[in-house]
Amino acid sequence: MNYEVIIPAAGQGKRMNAGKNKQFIELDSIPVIVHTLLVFQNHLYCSNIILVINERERSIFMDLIEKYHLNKVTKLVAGGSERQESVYNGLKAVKNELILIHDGARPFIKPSKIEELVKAAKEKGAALAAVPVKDTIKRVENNTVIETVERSTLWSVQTPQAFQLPLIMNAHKDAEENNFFGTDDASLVERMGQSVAVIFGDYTNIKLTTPDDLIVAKAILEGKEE
Ligand SMILES: Nc1ccn([C@@H]2O[C@H](COP(=O)(O)OP(=O)(O)OP(=O)(O)O)[C@@H](O)[C@H]2O)c(=O)n1
Ligand SMILES: C[C@](O)(CO)[C@H](O)COP(=O)(O)O
Repeated sequence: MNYEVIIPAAGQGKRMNAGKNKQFIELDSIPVIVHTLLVFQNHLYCSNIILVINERERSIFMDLIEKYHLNKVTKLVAGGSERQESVYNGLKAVKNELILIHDGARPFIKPSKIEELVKAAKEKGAALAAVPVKDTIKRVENNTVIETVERSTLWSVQTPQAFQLPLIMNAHKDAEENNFFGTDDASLVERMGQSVAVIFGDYTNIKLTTPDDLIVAKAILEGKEE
């Protein structure tokens, strides 16, 4: 089934501290955002890509789209100050009934996972990729353990997240009207009382957030090339 994807790429990458948008950092001589976009450009069922950007970086993105022949990027939409706002701006530009939302800063998403998500969202309305946490999780305040949290039901949530259009539109609209901010899109749908299906993601589908993630990213790329 065809889907449309929104790629929020309008963040500042403050935690990466790279002195530029972290999505322009090159891995194997290709910018992170291009790695991400190429997955969808080459995915048969992706009808088009809505890229959400910081207006000040428009010309950089336009150059990359031309250089890497990313002709599925049909719309460049201006982002907002929060990721949620950026995604909502992207949503206002979509047409397809099935929508994927995927962080520009997650370049290692596998096509097979996209397909699982599309299928789950078509059947159930909303779906996300996640992996069970591996470490022991503790609640900490002032450098002191408050409690050890029961781990068996804790999952670390990734993108893509996939939705039927009316569901995610309505959830974003309601969140904006009620000044609710979530750290992912599924949380907005959850607060509307809608259940969200989970597919087993991939531990290599990391988000490049802090400088140490670049070391891991290089290792993942080397692994892919073997
Ligand atoms: N206002 C924002 C903030 C984030 N994003 C995008 O959302 C994705 C996930 O966000 P995150 O990794 O937190 O990126 P930044 O917000 O750029 O990072 P930081 O919080 O360290 O500044 C990224 O691809 C980022 O570009 C966005 O489109 N608009
Ligand atoms: C959407 C997300 O990538 C799911 O893990 C994550 O919540 C984004 O969070 P951030 O605060 O923008 O890093």
